[in-house]
Amino acid sequence: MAKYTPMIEQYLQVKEGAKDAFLFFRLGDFYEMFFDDALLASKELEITLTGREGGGGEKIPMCGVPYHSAEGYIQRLIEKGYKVAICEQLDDPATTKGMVRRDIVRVVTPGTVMDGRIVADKTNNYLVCVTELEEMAALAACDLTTGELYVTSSPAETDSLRGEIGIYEPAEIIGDPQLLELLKGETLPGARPVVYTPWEKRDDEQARSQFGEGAWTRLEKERARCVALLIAYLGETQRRSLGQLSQISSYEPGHYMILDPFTRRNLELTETVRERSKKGSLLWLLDRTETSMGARLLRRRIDKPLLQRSAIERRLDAVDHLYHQFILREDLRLALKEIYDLERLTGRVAYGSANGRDLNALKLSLEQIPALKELCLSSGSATLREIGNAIDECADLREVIQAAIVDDPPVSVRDGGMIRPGYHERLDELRSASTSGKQWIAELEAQERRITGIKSLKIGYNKVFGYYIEVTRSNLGALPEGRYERKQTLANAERFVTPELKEKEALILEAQDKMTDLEYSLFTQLRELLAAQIPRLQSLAEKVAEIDVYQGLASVSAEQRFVRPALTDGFDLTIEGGRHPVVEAVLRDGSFIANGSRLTKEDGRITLITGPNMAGKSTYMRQVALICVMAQIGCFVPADRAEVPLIDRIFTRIGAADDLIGGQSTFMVEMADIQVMTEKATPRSLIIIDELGRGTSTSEGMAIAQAVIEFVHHEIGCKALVSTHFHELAHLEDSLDSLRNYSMAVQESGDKVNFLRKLIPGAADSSYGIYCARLAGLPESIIGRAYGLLQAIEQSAAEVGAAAAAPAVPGTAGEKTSAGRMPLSAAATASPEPADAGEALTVTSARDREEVVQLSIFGDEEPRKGRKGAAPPTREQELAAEVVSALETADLMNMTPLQAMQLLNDLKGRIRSR
Ligand SMILES: Nc1ncnc2c1ncn2[C@@H]1O[C@H](COP(=O)(O)OP(=O)(O)OP(=O)(O)O)[C@@H](O)[C@H]1O
Repeated sequence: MAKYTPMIEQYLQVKEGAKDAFLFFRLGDFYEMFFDDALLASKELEITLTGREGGGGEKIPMCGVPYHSAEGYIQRLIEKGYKVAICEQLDDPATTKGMVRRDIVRVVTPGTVMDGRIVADKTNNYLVCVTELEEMAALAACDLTTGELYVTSSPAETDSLRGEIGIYEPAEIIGDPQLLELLKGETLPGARPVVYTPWEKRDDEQARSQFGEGAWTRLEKERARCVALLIAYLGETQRRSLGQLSQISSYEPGHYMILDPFTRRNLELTETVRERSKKGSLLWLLDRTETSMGARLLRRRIDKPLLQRSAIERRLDAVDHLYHQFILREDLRLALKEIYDLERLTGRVAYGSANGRDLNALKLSLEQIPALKELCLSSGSATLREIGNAIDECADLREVIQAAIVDDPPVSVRDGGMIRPGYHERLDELRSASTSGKQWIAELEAQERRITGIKSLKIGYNKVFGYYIEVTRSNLGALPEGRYERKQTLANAERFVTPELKEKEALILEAQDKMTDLEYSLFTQLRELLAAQIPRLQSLAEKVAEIDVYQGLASVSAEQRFVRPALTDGFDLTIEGGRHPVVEAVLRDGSFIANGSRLTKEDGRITLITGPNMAGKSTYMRQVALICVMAQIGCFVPADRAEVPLIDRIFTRIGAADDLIGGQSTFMVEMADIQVMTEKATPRSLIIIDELGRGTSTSEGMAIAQAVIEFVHHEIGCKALVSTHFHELAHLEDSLDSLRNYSMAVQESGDKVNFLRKLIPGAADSSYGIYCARLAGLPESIIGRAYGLLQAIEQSAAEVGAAAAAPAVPGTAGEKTSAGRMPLSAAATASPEPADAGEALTVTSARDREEVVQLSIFGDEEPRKGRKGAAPPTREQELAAEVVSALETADLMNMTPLQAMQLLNDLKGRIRSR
């Protein structure tokens, strides 16, 4: 066994308590790391690795960071998903004989950082704890920086747990080891890496005293267990009081619209699918908040749309009012602009890390509250009045800060200069002693100049030698003997002290020390006084955030011409002139084409949308879902008119999110999503499936698509929007009462296809896939080859179709082979060069397609076939068949050359007369 030095032994002992973290071990002005920590940290932080004799024979790897710049290094490690345990010296080395005691004062983990540089202003930083008790899974989510703590539970199953975790996008998940193992296997949405910490220790007593007996006993036992684990973890890592955690918000998952993680992603509620950025998401569009707490509340609301009509109406009332009151909105915005992040300031006050500037920010924020309250009270909106009435201005807190803290305090709380004159008598005395001491020194300087006649003589101060009299070398001769004691020699000058200067210096410095100590203690007293009022400040912060959300939603609603949705408890969803809020806003030029939606018992609750690629199907389906989400968070919606029933859950199966899932095929993901949907959807749900069944062979895909649509129709009975490339599925309208065919209109002009983005009744029959490939810039050689192949495929399908008309999928016309496919548009199959570019435009609306024969723009082909049944052979094909059969039956061996000539001439004649 290696025998280490006492210091390294101490290090090893402390490290035992922080095995999964880097141990920042304080040695003087540095935090040092040793052994494996040093090896890894030197790589991760790109700092020099050195070695140190530690008594074990070989040098111990070591690296370190200066304590005053440690925050930056800690931040980097946390962002990489590590934990950092801070080990401080507990005794003053100057006054301690032997080795100072050291211990961990805090463990910084990704879910418990308090540093404002690490956590973004407008997002929460959640630590989530998950546990399982008697078949019930519980989840507690806590943001230490704001003091929020939410807890919920539901019958244990990974899917819904994963969904609930997804809402919080935690930085760290702790809890039951088995559950964590299960979750690790699942891909959780969220841009950041998640740190998992198995954790089973609980602290019921601490939790009880943290939240009070009443709140504690009201919690269901599985939730209480979960919170007790969380509190134990926080106790172990933070090692200080957590006054900001004053309330538990316990909720039922069923009280909110359920949006699984992929639906959230697909609908791009808070970030875009591709770039994973806020820009381009619904949150980005709706966020016109002025405060960070407002921004965070808005995000929470988007994550959890309500299911209770009265609560939604309450929100809509405020938005409605502000929507129509521009001036009031502006006044509110002006007041809100001046309010700092009360939640995080309060968090820092409770945590003991707030400085003088934080308290001033709190004071300045509180100064805005009376005006904000007054605006709410006089607003005429019942909701805003209710909030106004409930606002506690916290004027007493504002006054104490005002009385205590100077207007521009320094960052440090240890060096004095924070407390206002007149706040504390003893401090004022010390200050005047110090000031008069300095005055005395100034007088002494003048007096010494007089006595010695040295004009350049000056009295200065430095930390090592204290006060001194400085005389330049050339003037030394003028200095009287005896009284001056030499202290320091410089190149050009000498420094001296006198007994009276030393005496006064002791007094001045003592006063200064006392002053800074007293200032610090007065400051901490004030901070503790405020910490005792945390619940008041938190409740105020909540109200400010809520007002901010309303003004923001009202502003964006007015600007984007949204309307108040009419919420109903019924089934029918009716939207007139609906728009996709984000696509519309991004287009900016007013070119977005509005589309209505009717998903009603009478007019059909399933809309089956066919139409070419790029026609706007996905945009349309997302727009309907977004309108429902917006209505249920209490926002106006992008439409001319909208009657929205309460939707309990939205399922989306939209291709774009496939890339999120590693290791699973697109088809398996689609099927897994559909499985969840079949199990969980209720008649009050909204289902959105984009390109159903596309991940497998055509015939199987079509068969599954039909079976799923039938299931949704017969078994679930909810509203659904389904888009498909299988135009053949349009026949379902005949057998399913509640299904209606729609398509996205396109206009063909020359060799161009114009997407009209208009939803029209009836099915489409063209895909324009190759056309879109050309738009995307694929090489012409590929495009040409694709058109050629398509033509061949369609021809052979047409021949097979003509020979046998029995459908491969019951009730689905036309498909014969698994690889085969119904003829696509002749427009797409023929040469892309138009025969007559000036030909009249044709709107390929759907229903009328059966009556109106669509004009082909690509030459003199036969008109396209209707969607039902296989195409009969073309004239060309008939002719070819005749020629082939004439050649086959001709008896060449018994023909004269003239007869053979005659036959050939005959065949040529037939071809000419075609
Ligand atoms: N109503 C609309 N008005 C204006 N532009 C629109 C409209 N709907 C969609 N678009 C634009 O058309 C493009 C294609 O839309 P979308 O992705 O919805 O088509 P799609 O039919 O789902 O295509 P695909 O089948 O290839 O996925 C989008 O980039 C969008 O900006």
